Amino acid sequence: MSSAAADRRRAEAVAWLRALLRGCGGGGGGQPLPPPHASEDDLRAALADGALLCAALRRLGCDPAAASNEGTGSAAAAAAAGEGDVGRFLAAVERMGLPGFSPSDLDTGPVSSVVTCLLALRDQFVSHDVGGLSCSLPEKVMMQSMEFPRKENDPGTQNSEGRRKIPKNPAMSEPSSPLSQTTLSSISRHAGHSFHDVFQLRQGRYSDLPSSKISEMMKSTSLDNAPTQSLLSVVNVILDELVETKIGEIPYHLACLLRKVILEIERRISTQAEHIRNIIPVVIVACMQQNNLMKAREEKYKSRIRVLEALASGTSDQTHVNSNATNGKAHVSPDHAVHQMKMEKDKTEDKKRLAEKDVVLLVKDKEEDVTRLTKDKEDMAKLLKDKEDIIRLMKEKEEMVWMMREKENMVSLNNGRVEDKHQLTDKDVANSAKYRNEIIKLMKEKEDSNDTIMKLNIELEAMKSSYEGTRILLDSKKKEVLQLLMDKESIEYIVSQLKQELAIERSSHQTHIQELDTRAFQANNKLEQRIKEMELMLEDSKTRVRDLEELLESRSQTWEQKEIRLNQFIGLQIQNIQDLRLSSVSIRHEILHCQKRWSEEICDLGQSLKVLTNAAENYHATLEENRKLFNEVQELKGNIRVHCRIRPFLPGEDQTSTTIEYVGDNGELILANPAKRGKEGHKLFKFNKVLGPSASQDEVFKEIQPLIRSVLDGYNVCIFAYGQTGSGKTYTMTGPENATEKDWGVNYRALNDLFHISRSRRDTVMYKVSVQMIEIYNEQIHDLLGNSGSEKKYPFGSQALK
Ligand SMILES: Nc1ncnc2c1ncn2[C@@H]1O[C@H](COP(=O)(O)OP(=O)(O)OP(=O)(O)O)[C@@H](O)[C@H]1O
Repeated sequence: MSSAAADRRRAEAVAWLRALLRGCGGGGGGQPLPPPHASEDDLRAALADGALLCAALRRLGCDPAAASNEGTGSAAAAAAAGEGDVGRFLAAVERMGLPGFSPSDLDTGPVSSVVTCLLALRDQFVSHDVGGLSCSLPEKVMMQSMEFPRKENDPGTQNSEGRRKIPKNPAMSEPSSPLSQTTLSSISRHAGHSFHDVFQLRQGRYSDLPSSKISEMMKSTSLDNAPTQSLLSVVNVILDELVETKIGEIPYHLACLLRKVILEIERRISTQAEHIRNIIPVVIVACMQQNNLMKAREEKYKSRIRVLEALASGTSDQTHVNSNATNGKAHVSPDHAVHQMKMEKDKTEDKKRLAEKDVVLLVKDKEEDVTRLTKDKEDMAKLLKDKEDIIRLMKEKEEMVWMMREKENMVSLNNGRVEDKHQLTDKDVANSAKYRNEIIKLMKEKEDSNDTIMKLNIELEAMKSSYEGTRILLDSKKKEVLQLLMDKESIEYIVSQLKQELAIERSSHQTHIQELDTRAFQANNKLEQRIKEMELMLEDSKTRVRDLEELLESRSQTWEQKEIRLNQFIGLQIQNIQDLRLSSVSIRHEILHCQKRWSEEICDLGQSLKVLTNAAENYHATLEENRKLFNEVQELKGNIRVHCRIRPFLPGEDQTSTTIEYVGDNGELILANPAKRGKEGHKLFKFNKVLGPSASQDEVFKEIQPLIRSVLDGYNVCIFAYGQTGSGKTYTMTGPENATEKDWGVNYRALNDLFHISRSRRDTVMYKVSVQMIEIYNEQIHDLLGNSGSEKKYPFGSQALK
């Protein structure tokens, strides 16, 4: 047997036990009932002491203690099973011929044997509770011998062990059990066919039936199993016969039959009332269980939705991770990235399959819920129909009682008339009194029935109110179911959206995987190419390594040679150092010798310096004398000297029209005058020096340069140029425009000499140089550097030419 089937059977047994014992406060002794969804351990714990088992037997009308003492076999079984409630229960079960179990099964053994025992007990008692009558165990055992007509191939009447199984009582079964009132009514209908055939289809009168036949019918089970409608019809027909025949007496067997039928009807009404009374708490329990079931379903749906949301977020995260992995693939090798993506794809597909399974489970759960709700609705509709049947029966009974009263009145009237018209015999009188007593008894019974009917009416009102409550509860449940259906639709919508997202995600994943495959293929190609390149590079590297090894070998040989040379060099250097040390010692000696010699020379130099000092002391005197002699030479040359400079022809001048005929080295100049002849035509001039057109600026300055020294010796010197316009005065004194050092005129050269000599004499003489520039024009002297106009005219105030 699968674990699911075992769980279902255990749940059936627990539900039956709970429904059976709930009315008497659990186990009757305060023992807690097993929870609705009890596990094996829960069931063992609840049944371990056997109190609940014995309470169940007592609830079913069987006293376990009495049962265990009834026979030696049972007592022996109880002794074998052990003392206590468990032993008593097992003995009672064995006496009933039901499968038992070992007491150790309630400790650690398999609980399936206990469940089988409970279900067999339930089937045993439910099978004899047809009609809802809770009879005692002896009655039930007696009823065991009665066999209802059954179809041999009816699958609902066979259990797994091949034993004939009788349909369950709805009061004892689960709310959603397939066994319901339909089965009950069908059995009643089926069982009542013989009675119906006898009492409805016969053409004759009941009064014509022999008493032996009626007694046989009453003894049989046909009356018990006949439909209520048939019984009522029987009563009506008998009463009609009595009225129609206007007989003064009711045959005894008919009266017995009437009584029996009325008793049967009353029994059925009380049975129905009891059944309804029993079924209401079961319906409430069923509603509560349904409510719990709905809540559990709702929680389940919510958890499934959470799982789906988690899956959806997981998928988006996965996508994010995939994209990150794709973005970061530059850092991962392509093979590794492809492998990782395949693993992620497998994971995503697994999650998708799980989500689809969840969706299928949700849909299945929803269908089961809908099926259960439909069954519950059908059960409720049947209960309502039963209620209506009961009301109708009660109305019919009332009518029947009323009719019976009418008939009795009519019978009494007939009897009175017969008494007046005929002279009755004593036997008739005695019979009449007997029948009257019977009728009075029947009337009393009828009144009792009326009281019972009143009570039933009150109970029916109470049941109506409880039905109203149940109906309201059912309406609320219906609303909850509608809400659940709406939730289910929203969940289906979410699931469809998730499916769409999954499809989109799947397509994007497939695209991504294709891209990755393409990239992987490209990467593989690149890698292969790269591997080939690397192999070539490796070959090159090996070749280079070989070359390098050879080079290293040669280098090492070279270095060894160099090392040898270096060692030789170092040896030489050490030798040189030793030589140098010797040299330094000799050089030191030599330096000492030089120092000695230098000191001697310095002593000699001191002697010479003294001589030189004496000579220097005479130097100034000699210099003064030299200056004096120099200036005397200058004076001898003449304080006033006149030099003549002949400028060359300018461009555009006629070079043939020169008047210069002779230039002498001693300052002679002969000019020709073409206008005059003879001696007059030639004129001789005498200067200190005549400089020709080819004379340079330096040659001109050389003639006057000694005068500059005289200025620094304290003599007054004046140098000026004289000549007609354009004769070259400015050129000679200043030089041409933008002149180079070569073309400098007398002024520049004289000042240059002046500062040069003054610098050479700065150790002995400090000179102060000042400049004054004047213009003599139209016999007016103007100071060209003066600021005020008054100082421009000679004499220039306090300053005088030095
Ligand atoms: N020795 C020389 N060699 C070449 N060119 C010269 C020489 N002397 C004068 N000249 C040129 O002759 C022209 C007249 O000279 P410069 O201006 O010096 O005459 P000047 O006597 O100063 O005239 P002024 O009295 O009108 O100022 C100038 O163009 C000058 O360059």
